[in-house]
Amino acid sequence: MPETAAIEVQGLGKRYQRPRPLRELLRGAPVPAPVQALQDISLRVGQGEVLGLLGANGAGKTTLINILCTLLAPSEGSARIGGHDVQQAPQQARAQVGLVTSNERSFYWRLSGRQNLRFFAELYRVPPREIEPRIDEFVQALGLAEFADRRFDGYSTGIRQRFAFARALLHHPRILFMDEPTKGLDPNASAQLLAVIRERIVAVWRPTIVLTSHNLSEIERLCERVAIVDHGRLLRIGTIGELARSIRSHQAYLLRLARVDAALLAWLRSWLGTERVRPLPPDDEQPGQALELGLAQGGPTLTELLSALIHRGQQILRCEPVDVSLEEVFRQTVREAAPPLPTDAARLKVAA
Ligand SMILES: Nc1ncnc2c1ncn2[C@@H]1O[C@H](COP(=O)(O)OP(=O)(O)OP(=O)(O)O)[C@@H](O)[C@H]1O
Repeated sequence: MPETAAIEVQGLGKRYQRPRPLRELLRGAPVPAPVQALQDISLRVGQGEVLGLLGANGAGKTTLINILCTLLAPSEGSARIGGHDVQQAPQQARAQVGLVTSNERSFYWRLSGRQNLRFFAELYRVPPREIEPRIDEFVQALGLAEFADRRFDGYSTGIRQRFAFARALLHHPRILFMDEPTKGLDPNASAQLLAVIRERIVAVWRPTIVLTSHNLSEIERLCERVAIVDHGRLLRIGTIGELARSIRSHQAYLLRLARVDAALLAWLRSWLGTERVRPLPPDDEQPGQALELGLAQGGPTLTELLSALIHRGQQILRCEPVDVSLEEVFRQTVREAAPPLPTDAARLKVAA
């Protein structure tokens, strides 16, 4: 029998009604069109998988997470969390999830971290006998022991965020949603929090994780698959390698050669295709000249290319693959999905 997916989303959509100021309501102004925050989203996240959700501001990431955490109702479609439908069985679905957001404000600032965790554990109906052992478990795991009995308002933002993780884990959820968990942290605190997540949460409990972040290197370091969302639509989902292959059909290599002249460039271009041969700007600190060369499937292999170059008397100083960055994948995916800009002719037609 196939394993139940941790998250299964089918044709999910969400429209927000724009708020109408009373003044406009009284004037009888026309009802503004609703905001289509999500449109026909379908995806599946396996148990224990770490998925990164990438999208520009307003793309719909928080809306999707809030629906999956049962905090918002979808306008259409369905979502199941650990097999429980978020609308038909919200309590069972909610019991499976923990949520960590940025700018956490719901802790009690005059209480200590430990007292806060005790309060939320009761709220989440953690069995009374298990409350103290679980608090100790997460305080230890997240490196919070020395802070737990101090007042919350004295903590740094990084420590507050670790308490937010401890709170999200108290009821032992199998699925953890992290909506920009490092937003507002300095680079050191971000790196420390990320290390804690990776070494003490992901490696130990193996929960399913959905992470949103505008910091692409965080997504690259933590996530197995990435979903790119834009204007409420899911544009692509896959491993970074799969997404890279979907935007670039060739493998690029950086080659540094002792001597590059016009004849060599012309020969390479006739062999590999003009657009796959790119001389890089000279670097005074490096000998020779660097080229970026793209090898397409079905074309010459790297071994063939190198032996042909050696055969032509070239001295190869360096050769390494150039991987597509997640940033490049993201930008290109969103660019390809954008509606074409109106041409001048179309603009003139509209104006007329
Ligand atoms: N309560 C609301 N009422 C009306 N529109 C909303 C509401 N919440 C979000 N929106 C709109 O829905 C769209 C998606 O917003 P959402 O917050 O989900 O995006 P996001 O990808 O999380 O953005 P960010 O990266 O800035 O957090 C945006 O156009 C936003 O303005």
